[in-house]
Amino acid sequence: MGEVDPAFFQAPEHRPSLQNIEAQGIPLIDLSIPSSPDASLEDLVKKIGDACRDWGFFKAYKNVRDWKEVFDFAVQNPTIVPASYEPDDKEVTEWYNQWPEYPPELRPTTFIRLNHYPPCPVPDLALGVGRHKDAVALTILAQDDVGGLEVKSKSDGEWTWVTPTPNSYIINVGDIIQVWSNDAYESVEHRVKVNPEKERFSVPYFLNPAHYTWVKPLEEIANEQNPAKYRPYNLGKFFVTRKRSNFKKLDVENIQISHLRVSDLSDKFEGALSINP
Ligand SMILES: O=C(O)CCC(=O)C(=O)O
Ligand SMILES: [Fe+2]
Repeated sequence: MGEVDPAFFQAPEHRPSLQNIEAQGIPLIDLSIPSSPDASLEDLVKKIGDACRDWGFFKAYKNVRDWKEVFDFAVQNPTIVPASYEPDDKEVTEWYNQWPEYPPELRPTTFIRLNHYPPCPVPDLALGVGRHKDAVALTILAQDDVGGLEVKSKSDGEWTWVTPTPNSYIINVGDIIQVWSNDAYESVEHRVKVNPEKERFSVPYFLNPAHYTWVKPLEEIANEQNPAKYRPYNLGKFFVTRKRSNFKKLDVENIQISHLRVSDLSDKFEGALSINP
């Protein structure tokens, strides 16, 4: 292992502690659908709802054979996304991808990433992935037994270590569910620590609706008592705007859902995303 380029060092306030504070509270939920009685299914739904509200994360356990239903890949037509961020440009481009058969609404822009974290001699200075929120609907993460994922606890703001559990996946709420639920479920910040001796592999699977979807708080959730906290945004244009990533020249951070809050809508982003459907 050679010298580490200081460009990889985190700013002092974002450097990780070498101690792992374990996230005792992150629930491990058995997702095997109870065949009967119905009440058990309600119980399962409640457990998932509570975990999404309290942590934005949970570990999903399922009998190994059953995971086939979740990761049943089928190679189909390419993913269609807008060719540019210009609101009036209707041209689209094709990304080749793989997606699950179920649920069909989430097929078009769902994608997978393969992460490899080599051993790193400065685990107190560098991170494998810096703090971020997932800009997707939902993430299902497979990981080996090395560990590295830390989640920012909603209760005390501490970075908490997610111990790998065999035969389970980590599921987390992304930005789109935060908007759909009008903030009932938050997309929570997370990051990845590196290990000085061991390499690590992880495979996040990002579920998304189609690029032409206008994302906004669901009608059955937002109402007069709970007014919509976000303006509708076009998902494809949002992604392409983020990828373009040149908001630096406007001296603002890259676009985030927080910029689409009704109270915090910046003119710069309004133009870029064509907020009104
Ligand atoms: O590798 C991990 O544990 C998480 C990776 C991650 O957060 C991401 O790729 O968005
Ligand atoms: Fe992530």
